[in-house]
Formats: sequence, structure tokens, C-alpha cells
Amino acid sequence: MAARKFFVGGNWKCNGTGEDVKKIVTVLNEAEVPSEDVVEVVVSPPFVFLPQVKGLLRPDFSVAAQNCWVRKGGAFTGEISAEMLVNLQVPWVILGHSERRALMGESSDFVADKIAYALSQGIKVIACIGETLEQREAGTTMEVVAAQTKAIAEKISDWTNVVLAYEPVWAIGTGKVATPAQAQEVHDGLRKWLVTNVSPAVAESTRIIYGGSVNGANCKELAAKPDVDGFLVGGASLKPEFVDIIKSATVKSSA
Ligand SMILES: O=C[C@H](O)COP(=O)(O)O
Repeated sequence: MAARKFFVGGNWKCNGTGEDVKKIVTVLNEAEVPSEDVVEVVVSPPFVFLPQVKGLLRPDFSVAAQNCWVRKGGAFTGEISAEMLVNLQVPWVILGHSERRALMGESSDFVADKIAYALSQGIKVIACIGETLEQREAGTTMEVVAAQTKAIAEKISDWTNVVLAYEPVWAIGTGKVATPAQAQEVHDGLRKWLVTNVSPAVAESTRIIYGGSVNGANCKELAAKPDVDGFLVGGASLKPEFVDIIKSATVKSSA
């Protein structure tokens, strides 16, 4: 079975100006990174900058939206539809990010509906899951991430265009990164869950990436873990060290 290609996503969240965007893209465009055969790089600017970034970004990197509406567009003020992303040739979307789950009240079912709809329109999905600190301390991490993944599995039949992003909420933007062992434990558990509940082939081929305070200093150790297939990076994706995170893909290719 083909090896899972390392995946590095940069989630810029609600940050930046047109000038910042130019600076970040310049750094990315000038960076020497492993080839497309080794690593897939996808950056996710705020909606308003998507066309600009898409137009300026090197061709071996790709773009993602940070959200999209749950069904066909229409009278949904403030929303962006999957059809619009298709129209702008935006190939990826991040869905189910914990900030949207917590702040906008997006339930696992709603997230799963969004994922199913985006996939039905031909958009590839970075699907985010993860437990809170309380849930981890209560020992329910696997239960929580399995339930979030189950909600998705119940609504989709083809996982080819899905990357699963495990992002423990307590590690997001806190500087408190999961240890490589903690990340590996959950990724391994998720892969086993996929074996049992979806199929061994899907478990083997689906990339499970880690997100939560990843930076240039901690990425290599995390990348060395067998079930960590890449990263979804927040804060550090706005900085030049994002290039070092992309380069951590070589940990896998030289293994
Ligand atoms: O989507 C990215 C995650 O929320 C991680 O954010 P962070 O790297 O700033 O902790």
C-alpha cells in the first residue's frame, strides 16, 4: 500500500493584513523545501485573502478555506458556500476546528454534515477533532475523539479526500504541545478505530495529522512518530519557522 504523504497545513486563522499576506507568501515562495512527492503543503488564509494568496503562491503549495456552509449557498448571510470555493478553485477546506466547535457552537453532527457536503462538491477536507483539558484529565480522550470521528464516518463513505487533524484543545495556542508519545497514542488509537469501524484500507491510507503549539523546535520529534502524518499549524504558520516545520517531512522520508 502506498505510504501516506506527509501533510503540513498552515491555519492563519483570523490574522493578517494584505501586507502581511505578501510577506508570508514571499517567505514561502523563496523557501527551499522537500519536493511535492515528499510533502503536501496547504495554507489557509482568511477568506478575503484567498484569491490573493492563490494568485501569488508557488504552484507546489495549495490553499484551503477555513470554513464553508453546510449545504448549497443561498440566503445565509455571512456564509461562504462550497460552490464558491469550487468557483475560485480552492481545493481544500478546514472543517470542525475546535474554535468553531466551541465559539460558534458547531456540533459533531453539524461538522459531519459540512464535511459530507464539501466532499460531495469535490473539495478536500481537513477534518479537526480533539479533546478539552477536562476531558483529558477525566481519561476520556479516546472516547471523545472516537465519537467525533464516528459522527463523520456515519455521513461519508469515501475517505480519499479527508485528512484527519487531531488537535487537543488544551494544546491550541497555549504553547503546551502534546508530547510525541501523547500524540502517537491518540493517532494510533484513531487508526485502530478506523480499522474496526471503517476499514483497514482507510485506516492505512488516511493521514492523521497533529495540531496544537507545533513549532520549528518541536516538529521533528513529533514527525518521527509512526502515526503522525503531518501537522496543522496555527501561530507558527505565520512565521518563517513554518518552513522548518515543512522540512520536518524529511524525518519520514529518511526513516
Ligand atoms: O489549526 C491549528 C491549530 O489550532 C493549532 O494552533 P497553534 O499552532 O497556534 O496552537
